[in-house]
Amino acid sequence: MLWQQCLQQLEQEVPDSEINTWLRALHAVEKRQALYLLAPNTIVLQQVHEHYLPRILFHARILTGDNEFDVLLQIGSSVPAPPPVSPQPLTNQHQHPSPTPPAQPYSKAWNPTQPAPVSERFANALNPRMTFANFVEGKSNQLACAASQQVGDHADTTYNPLFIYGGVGLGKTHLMHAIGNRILEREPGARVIYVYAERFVNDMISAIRNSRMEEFKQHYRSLDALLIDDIQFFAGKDRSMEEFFHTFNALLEGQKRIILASDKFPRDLDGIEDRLKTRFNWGLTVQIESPDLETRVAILRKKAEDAGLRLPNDVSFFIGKRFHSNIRDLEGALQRVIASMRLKCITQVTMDFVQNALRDQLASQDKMVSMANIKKVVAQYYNIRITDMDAKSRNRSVARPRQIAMALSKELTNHSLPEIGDEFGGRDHTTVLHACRKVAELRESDPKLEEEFRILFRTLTS
Ligand SMILES: Nc1ncnc2c1ncn2[C@@H]1O[C@H](COP(=O)(O)OP(=O)(O)OP(=O)(O)O)[C@@H](O)[C@H]1O
Repeated sequence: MLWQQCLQQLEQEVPDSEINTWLRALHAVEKRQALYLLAPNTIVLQQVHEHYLPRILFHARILTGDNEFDVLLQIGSSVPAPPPVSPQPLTNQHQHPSPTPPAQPYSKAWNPTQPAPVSERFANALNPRMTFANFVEGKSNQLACAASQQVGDHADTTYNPLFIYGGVGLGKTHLMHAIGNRILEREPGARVIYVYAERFVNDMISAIRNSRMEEFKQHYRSLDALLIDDIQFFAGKDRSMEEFFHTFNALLEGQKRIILASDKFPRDLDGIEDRLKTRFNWGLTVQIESPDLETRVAILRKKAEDAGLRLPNDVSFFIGKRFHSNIRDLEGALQRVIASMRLKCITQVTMDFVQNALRDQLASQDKMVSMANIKKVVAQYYNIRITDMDAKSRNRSVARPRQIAMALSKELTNHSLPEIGDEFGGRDHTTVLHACRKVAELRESDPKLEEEFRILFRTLTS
């Protein structure tokens, strides 16, 4: 568990007596991109806040590889479901610790008799760091990015709702925040809410329980823009879907903007009412796909630059190649490299250093994407024998899958062209190069092959 791993790291930095007195007194709950640390009383809370929180946050981010990861410190013995207000993130306080933490945020988060303003109660905050300016465009997200900019830049509701879907860690949330931030830039007074579907459901349950349903309805139905993430979470929650349906209609009728994100195409969302799925498709539905190597490298370079680091070409291609399944993992790898550089006071990054810093992650990746596995998966998919991958036959039914397997090996492993050639029946490196070029060309011109390639890519990387 994350907290246990954090403690193990802290044990190397903090005396045992302090660990036992202050840190082991905390109860930890990991929930969505955050670690909740629950202190039994204000003394423990203040001690942890003043002396250990920055280190905890540092380790939590390194361990999760997520530099957005938050550590939330509160008094209590369990995370309330739902909390009456958003717990106070301590990220900023970590950067600027005050000598005595204000008591207010902690008691406020746990005291339902002191309701916060409505906007605080029913919302997740927009993240000002997720903007269009730091969203790197590539083939895989071009349409989603263009549509999001259009929605953020214009008050008209041509694309309403905008529905963004795609796999884990590919940038859906980033685009939603970017839209919200852009709307607020243009219309500073606009009422824009970003919320996880789960939060919407929990807040609604809480509103029902506290006889605040009218306030809840009024709040959502009077927004200028509503952004709901992880819409798949509504599945099977009939009462919430009903309420959302009415909110949705009210906003649409009022020409207010609705932006939704999900892991699936609307039609494929199980457990969601048909009338909602139909409405999701009324505006524009855009997909974010897994980024190709060039986009991964561009994202990596941008993130490194933002962190004040210049990555040599071989290093950025190396990391981009090895962390291919999603951008969160890619970011995590970069964070780890940066953290190792800081720890070792290194300013120039080299391949050796990166390989060493990412040793554990690379080892687990190697198990997943080996050339042997690529050959096996591709052969199974096209219903040919694995030995056909090495054979001399030029028959199209085996030659094409072989070329695809070679192209995937080039894309997903760090083997050189001659090494790939060797693995595929001792072929010359020029044959591999030709295969990669041919597959790239076909992916552009033949949608069926493009789809097959993507399915194989996903199978091998998820
Ligand atoms: N094109 C991009 N350019 C820069 N950063 C990106 C890009 N795409 C994603 N990221 C970053 O990758 C991380 C994961 O992205 P995000 O949280 O938006 O993914 P998601 O699709 O919403 O995933 P999930 O379904 O798990 O919520 C974030 O830190 C985000 O800023």
